Order: sequence, then C-alpha cells, then structure tokens
Amino acid sequence: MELTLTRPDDWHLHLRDGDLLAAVAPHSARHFGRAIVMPNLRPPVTTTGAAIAYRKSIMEVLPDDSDFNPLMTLYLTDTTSPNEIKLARKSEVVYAVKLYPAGATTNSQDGVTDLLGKCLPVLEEMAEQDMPLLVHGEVTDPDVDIFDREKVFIESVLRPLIQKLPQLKVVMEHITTADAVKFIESCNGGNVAATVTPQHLVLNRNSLFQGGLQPHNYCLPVLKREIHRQALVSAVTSGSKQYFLGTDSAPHERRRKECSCGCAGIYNSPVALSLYAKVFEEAGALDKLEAFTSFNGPDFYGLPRNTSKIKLKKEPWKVLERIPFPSGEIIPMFAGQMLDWKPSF
Ligand SMILES: NC(=O)N[C@@H](CC(=O)O)C(=O)O
Ligand SMILES: [Zn+2]
Ligand SMILES: [Zn+2]
Repeated sequence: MELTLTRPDDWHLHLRDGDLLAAVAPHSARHFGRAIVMPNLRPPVTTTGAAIAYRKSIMEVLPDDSDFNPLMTLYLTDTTSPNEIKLARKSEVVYAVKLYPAGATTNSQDGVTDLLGKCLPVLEEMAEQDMPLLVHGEVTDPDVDIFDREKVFIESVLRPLIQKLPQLKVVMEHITTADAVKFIESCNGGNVAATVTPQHLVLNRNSLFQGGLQPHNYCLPVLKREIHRQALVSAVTSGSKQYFLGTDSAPHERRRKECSCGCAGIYNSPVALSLYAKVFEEAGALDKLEAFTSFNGPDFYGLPRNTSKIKLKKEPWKVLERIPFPSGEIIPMFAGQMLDWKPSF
C-alpha cells in the first residue's frame, strides 16, 4: 500500500545551531516543506535581526537542491517591545512569537515571568498584526505536580488570556492531556489551535521506565497516562481543523541525555511521519491524515498549502541507531527499531 500526501509542514521544530544544526536540518528538509523554527537557542532569538541571521545560518547548511522554507519565531521575554512585533511582521521572515514560561523547559530561563502582568501591550500588538502566540503550556510552580502542570496552566494562564484577547491567534504546542483536548474543543470556532507530537501519540509514561530509566523518551511536557494518549489520538483523528502536525523534534547530544541530569527533548524528525501514519492507520482514519499533516497548519497560519507531494509506502524500514556529527552523536526516537510507513521522495 502507498499513500500520497501533499508535502507536510512541521509547525514546531528545534533546529539548534552550529554542528547540531548541520546534522539535523537535512532530515527535516527532506520530509517537510516548511517548519516553524523554535527560538530557544543560547542566547535566545529575541529580535527580528537575530531571527534573520539564524535563518541565514539554516539556509547555509541545507542541500543545494532543497526548497525547505524555515519560518522563524521570536522568543518572548518580559521586555519584548510592541515595536519589535511591528518589525517582525514587516520582515516576512518571522511568523510567530513563542511563550516559554521562565523555567518551564530547555533554555527557558529568559522566558516570561508574568504573561498578562508584563506582556499585555505586546500581546495586543500581536493581535493587531495577526501574529500568532505559540505556547509552551505548563506552569513552573515547583509545588504543582509535574503531571498536572499543563492542566493548571490552562486554567490559570490560557483561559484568562483568550478571554482578554479573543482576537489573538494562539497555538497550544505539544499538548499532552485530555484536559488540553477539552480546552481546545471549548475554543471551537475561535483562534485557538494545538500541535501534537508523535511521542505523545504513541507513548505513555510507562515508556519512561520500561526495563529501566529511558532517557531518550524524556521530553517536556513529560509523557502522561494512557487515558491522555488515547484522548490525543481521538482528537487528531477526529478530523477537527484545530489540530496540526508539530513534531517538537528536539535533538540533544547523547552525552547530555545519558548523564546524571539529562536534558528534556526527543529527536524524532526521521520517524515522525511514519509514526503519525501508524497512529491514523490504527485508528482507521488514514483518510484524515493529510489534513493533519498538510492542510490544517497552513490554513490556521493563513499561508498557502504546499503543492508538491510525498509518498509513504507501507513497508518495514529500520531507524538509524545513531546520527554522528563532529562533536558527538544523537540517538533518534526508536533508534534501531523497525517501523512501517517508509517516506519516499
Ligand atoms: N520538548 C522538550 O522536551 N524540549 C525542547 C523544549 C520544548 O519544546 O519545551 C528543547 O528545546 O529541547
Ligand atoms: Zn515546549
Ligand atoms: Zn519544543
């Protein structure tokens, strides 16, 4: 069996910089037409000037024949100015602004400490300029259990935000719970959408501890219970236009994952399309796959859909064991395992 899909886009991707960028960008460029590139570098990409420079460094490592288009984002801080949003919109390089609650995830230390208290003028300018806000939706209060941080964020930050600024486009990134699905559905018809990663659709929190601690399955928001995974599968395979593909592919060097305090992030670009296809196939919803991978995202962002196609062949293929690069190696999700649905170009 073979599926032909309009070329997908990845609406949540970490490409990093330096050696790591050169090692991972070609994988995304082969599978995806465009990607929303996350700004959580060190230092973070907080200005349009920095986003333009970062985009240039991505273009430099792509193969000559690649037509991959990186769509850049700005990292929101307590001091981002409304004028920066005007510059971003004019640039035609920046497509969204990313909210990291300070301390919530990898390289979020410069993030926002109090969204409505500190950033309201910027958010108003974003609504005015039709610039989407992308959200890492977890509270950072250490007293809140890590498995509840998304649920608490929805009620304490997201709902007040959309009540205050219903015109603002908001993407809740990498949703992980039935609570998030319920929230997204309650915003039906509004300006609120969500991305869903392959790992949150195929794994539950047991896979963090399967036969021992599994650092390569650790990401944020952390994997949840099976009932939450099932709610995500029902949501994405329902045909709702509010969900679209965002891998959150987040490579870290192997030695930074396999150590006494390992980084959060799963490198899934090589396997993402195969896993999404498996999820839709198992739900009997392969007819809804293309809208999720290729239509709902550009429609939400007000961008044209891609015109070229890719194929997924139902044949077994083996995931690479490791991806070496000059200063280390990356272990991809499902390294060395067999998957169905082989992308072909
Ligand atoms: N998802 C992750 O676990 N990690 C991401 C950051 C993020 O998307 O929260 C990273 O940059 O490594
Ligand atoms: Zn995140
Ligand atoms: Zn991410």
